[in-house]
Amino acid sequence: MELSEGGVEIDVEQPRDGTREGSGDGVFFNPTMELNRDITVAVLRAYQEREPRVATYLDGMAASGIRGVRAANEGYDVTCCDTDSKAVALARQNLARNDLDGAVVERNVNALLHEEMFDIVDLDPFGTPIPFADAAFAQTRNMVCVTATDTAPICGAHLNSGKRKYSAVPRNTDYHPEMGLRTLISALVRTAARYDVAAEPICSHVSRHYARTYLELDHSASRADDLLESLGFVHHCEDCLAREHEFGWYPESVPETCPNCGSNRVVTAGPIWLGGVADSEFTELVRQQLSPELGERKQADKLLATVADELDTPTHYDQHRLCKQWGVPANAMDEFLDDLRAAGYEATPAQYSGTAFKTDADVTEIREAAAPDADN
Ligand SMILES: C[S@@+](CC[C@H](N)C(=O)[O-])C[C@H]1O[C@@H](n2cnc3c(N)ncnc32)[C@H](O)[C@@H]1O
Ligand SMILES: [Zn+2]
Repeated sequence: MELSEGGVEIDVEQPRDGTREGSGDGVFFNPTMELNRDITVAVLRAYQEREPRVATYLDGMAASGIRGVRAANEGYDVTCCDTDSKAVALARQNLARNDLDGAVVERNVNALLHEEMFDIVDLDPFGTPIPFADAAFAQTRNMVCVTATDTAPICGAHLNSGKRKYSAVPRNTDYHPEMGLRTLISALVRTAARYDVAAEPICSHVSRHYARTYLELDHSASRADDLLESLGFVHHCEDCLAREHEFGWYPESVPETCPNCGSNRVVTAGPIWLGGVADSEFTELVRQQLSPELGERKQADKLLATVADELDTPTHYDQHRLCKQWGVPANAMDEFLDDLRAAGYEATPAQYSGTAFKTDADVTEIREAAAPDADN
């Protein structure tokens, strides 16, 4: 079937939704990833404005070629790569359908990357991107864009798989989507550092089905060393939801009991990325690139506005979860955040859900400043 997305015409086979990726016959196409692809186009535009010399873009796992076609439509010099001969034929057809030039190769992206360098490399695999990360960081000049759809391993729900794939211990907490994103970024930053490359996240977002991050590269060993200092550990109390973090390669001060409530149900996650997941200024530039032909423009704008404003704390809280914990009915988020600010704390919504927020207050301070009355 034919469809149009972001101003290009694309032939796809039977679309599959986010829950069926990796299964079924035919070349993969997921219509619900349009938001992800619209943001990619806006990032490519914003990045080219900032770095006018970037030209080459590798769509490393092309499937129908939709990302590559859309990047070519933005003036990038595109290569689409896929191991599946049917995908390669479809990607070629889709470039031609839009009168766009571009190379299409039937290769393992790791093999291709061992032969050629690109300015921007986009990894959009089924599941974990880790098997492709080494080649990407070794062979990319400016930016690596990464999607991970293995949300259960990265957030700690499938702990052993998370440990194996990401060389970290992710923990399943009430902020699990952020845990997933920070586990992913940690592994990517460490992988890039192996090549003396600093890979700094300049924009990131998550959904129920994936985490997506854009890492700008600086080919400097000392900058890579600097970035590694943003790795560390979170100690999380499963009873009162208090959490602390510490920077470093290994945890030095693991609490045996929770300093807040005395519970012995404290878990430690790490090494995860404790730094910012986005550069606010760049994310605002990306927002400005959300033009009317992008079908998910409104949702993308809302999401990126939240990402740009979000406080750089390593974990977020969920207002409903806290109110449940305290045995009080939840009030409106705006009112809750205003109460925190009135008490002198910083507080912002967070991208992870409609009830997610970030603050520099701890759980006790949040309760004192903002817990609604029980008879609200
Ligand atoms: C999730 S789909 C890509 C979706 C596409 N980027 C989009 O936005 O619609 C993953 C694709 O990766 C391809 N693939 C799997 N292993 C690969 C490898 N080692 N090198 C290149 N492509 C690979 C699969 O054939 C499949 O077409
Ligand atoms: Zn506790």
